Amino acid sequence: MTDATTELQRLRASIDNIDAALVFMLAERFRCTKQVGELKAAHGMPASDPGREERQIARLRRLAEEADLDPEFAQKWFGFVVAEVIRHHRIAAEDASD
Ligand SMILES: O=C(O)C(=O)C[C@]1(C(=O)O)C=C[C@@H](O)C=C1
Repeated sequence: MTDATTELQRLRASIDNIDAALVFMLAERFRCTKQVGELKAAHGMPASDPGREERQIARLRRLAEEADLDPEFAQKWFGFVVAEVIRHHRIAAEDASD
């Protein structure tokens, strides 16, 4: 095996671990937002909270800059996840009103 192939394998082993950690962290986040959705549905609270999103985006952009991660990417990632959370919250609200 060439040095490059060995190095690629080593890096991919780290990528595999990081991807697994991301999946577990996302699963935990959705477990938590499921409870938020149920709480909001039970109390007639709106699915989305634009003020909270705005504050979280500002915070995440700051953290991304500190971590040398593109803040635009951090914001896109957050927007993508929150859109799915809101979709789940709306379904929870519909189910609660049935
Ligand atoms: O904090 C809330 O109120 C949530 O519903 C969670 C969450 C999020 O996933 O971060 C999702 C939707 C809201 O617009 C804001 C934040």
